[in-house]
Amino acid sequence: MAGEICFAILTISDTCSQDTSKDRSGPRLVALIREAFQNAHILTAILPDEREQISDKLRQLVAQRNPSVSAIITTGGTGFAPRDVTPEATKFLLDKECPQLAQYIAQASLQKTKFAALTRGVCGIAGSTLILNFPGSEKAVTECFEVVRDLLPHALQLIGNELPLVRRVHAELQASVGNASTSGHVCPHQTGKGDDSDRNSPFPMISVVQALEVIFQTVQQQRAVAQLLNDFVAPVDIPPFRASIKDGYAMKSTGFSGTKKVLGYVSAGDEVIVHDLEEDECYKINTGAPVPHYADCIVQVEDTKLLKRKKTGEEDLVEILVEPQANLDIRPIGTDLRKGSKLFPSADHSAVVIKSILSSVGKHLTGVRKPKVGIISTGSELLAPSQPEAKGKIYDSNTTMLEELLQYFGFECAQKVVLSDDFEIVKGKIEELFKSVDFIICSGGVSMGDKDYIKPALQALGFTLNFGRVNMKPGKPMTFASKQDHYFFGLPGNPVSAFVTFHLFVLPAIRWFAGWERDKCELASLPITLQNESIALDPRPEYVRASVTSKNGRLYASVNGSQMSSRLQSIVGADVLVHLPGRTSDKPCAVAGDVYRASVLRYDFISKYE
Ligand SMILES: Nc1nc2c(c(=O)[nH]1)N[C@H]1C(S)=C(S)[C@@H](COP(=O)(O)OP(=O)(O)OC[C@H]3O[C@@H](n4cnc5c(N)ncnc54)[C@H](O)[C@@H]3O)O[C@H]1N2
Ligand code: MOO
Ligand SMILES: [Mg+2]
Repeated sequence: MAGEICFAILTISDTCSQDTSKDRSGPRLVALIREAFQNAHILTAILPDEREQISDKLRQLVAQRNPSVSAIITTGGTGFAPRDVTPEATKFLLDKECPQLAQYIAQASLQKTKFAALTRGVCGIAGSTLILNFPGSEKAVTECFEVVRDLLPHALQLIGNELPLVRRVHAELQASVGNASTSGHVCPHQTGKGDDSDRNSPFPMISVVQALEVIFQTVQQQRAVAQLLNDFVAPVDIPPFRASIKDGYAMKSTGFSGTKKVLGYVSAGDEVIVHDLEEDECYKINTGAPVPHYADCIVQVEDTKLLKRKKTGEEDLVEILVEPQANLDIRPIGTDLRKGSKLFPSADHSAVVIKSILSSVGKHLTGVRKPKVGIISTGSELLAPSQPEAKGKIYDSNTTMLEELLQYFGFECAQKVVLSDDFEIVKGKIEELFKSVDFIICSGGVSMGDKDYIKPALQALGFTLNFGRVNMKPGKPMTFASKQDHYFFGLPGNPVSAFVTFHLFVLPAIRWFAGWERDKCELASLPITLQNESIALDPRPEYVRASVTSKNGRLYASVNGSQMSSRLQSIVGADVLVHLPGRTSDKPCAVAGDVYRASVLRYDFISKYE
């Protein structure tokens, strides 16, 4: 730990302190810091919105030694609500306020949302610790961290006056941003001209978080589903009549137990009987059937005894064994859903939920346009699965995989095409396909080879190449381009790279376009304990495929077999993508017992229970 830079993340929220699983912004900050400062030591804590407790914790962190805490980032409690007291608890401790920094964060946030005007976070220095107050949402902490990320190394240098440490922080930051130009640091991902004089890729290597941010800012959301659903009100009551909850007998509660005459039978689907009935009369009734107008009580069949049948076989007399109670086992009109009330009191993106709720009131969904998606697979080596083997050729797995993935997540492939590695063919097909689709998911041809024509073809078509490299394994040459409302995903051709980048980038983009809430677009993720004895870490953050075992309420991940990006076998039995951090000199291996975040790949993501 000696020499490691130490951060503390404090989540401040009454809700999260009662149920720590609700904390999304704390774990997000940890992930962001891990990505930016790969060997940072990170402390975390969750506190309620209690001024004293927050101040005490801050004071304790500022005073801590071995390791001493270089920066504390708080998330939450910066708003206008009565219990929002984080800035007050922080100010109290500061030796120096840093209002410019707070203002800089606020300005950047205001460009994203006017609601940033409603946060009051402060920044300052206590002892030799920098303290930053961020708002409480996962989105806000992501945005705020992006703003301060490049300033942090220098700020910490100035505060701590610890040059060797800061130099290392700086170097790490540069390595993960992939920008070698500012510090003389030679980064393995350095950019170049990509031509004969400098054969390094001209595309800066951005982080996964940055790439996602670019995607969300570029892809225009169609109508937000949450808003659309919010406008639906129930056109009918459910139930539309007083309905029986039990199979039994409908009667007046003013009568007593004892013998009653059965006047007739009421089944689901019958109209309401409006004739009056006497206190010693009843109707036999089924669950879901309309209760006769003058009855106000159902006695279930188990609490009765049949005394006599008519010659025709129908029931004639029945003994009621319990005292009838008013309203017993009757569902009044509108119990389940009141006419005029909101059909969707909260947003829900499940097609199952949306379609079932709408059909329960005789409606279906209109006003939503599904994204139109085309798939292109490039490679002169590709054979369709139906073709016979041929020399130098391989079977195309990406087309099928991408189409199936789209379907698995509820989207459709409008058109698919396999192209040989030919600049004109690739360029022509992209142009043609974009006449009828919003998205193209392409695989292959995005790296450094002579036949990797995707980036030049997009440039020739006037597309903006929003990014062309991402610091991840697999998926490094991942490319995203856009032109007005057309979006192009250039996934690396290696099948596993295509698989991983689809889940991490394409799916969130398509969901966002389709109107999903930002937080729901990415795959669900959870902390998971590694079971493998030891896995050598790659310099790039790695997304390894793993199967999940549940043991005593805890989830364990096993990474099976080679994780090479060409080896599609690694998706067999893969329940999750475990996010392994990039290798550092302090942490060269991931070992059993380490806890990492994992993205859930499937609904049925637990393979084994022990
Ligand atoms: N000099 C460099 N070479 C490579 C780099 C680099 O940075 N510098 N990056 C490597 C990485 S990482 C990846 S990932 C791949 C990405 O390659 P491309 O996107 O250019 O894809 P291709 O060259 O077309 O194909 C790569 C590989 O994948 C196979 N493939 C392609 N499509 C399919 C398909 N539909 N089904 C099955 N297999 C497919 C293809 O045959 C190749 O073996 O580049 C590295 N190189
Ligand atoms: O990044 Mo590539 O996708 O390793 O194989
Ligand atoms: Mg290539």
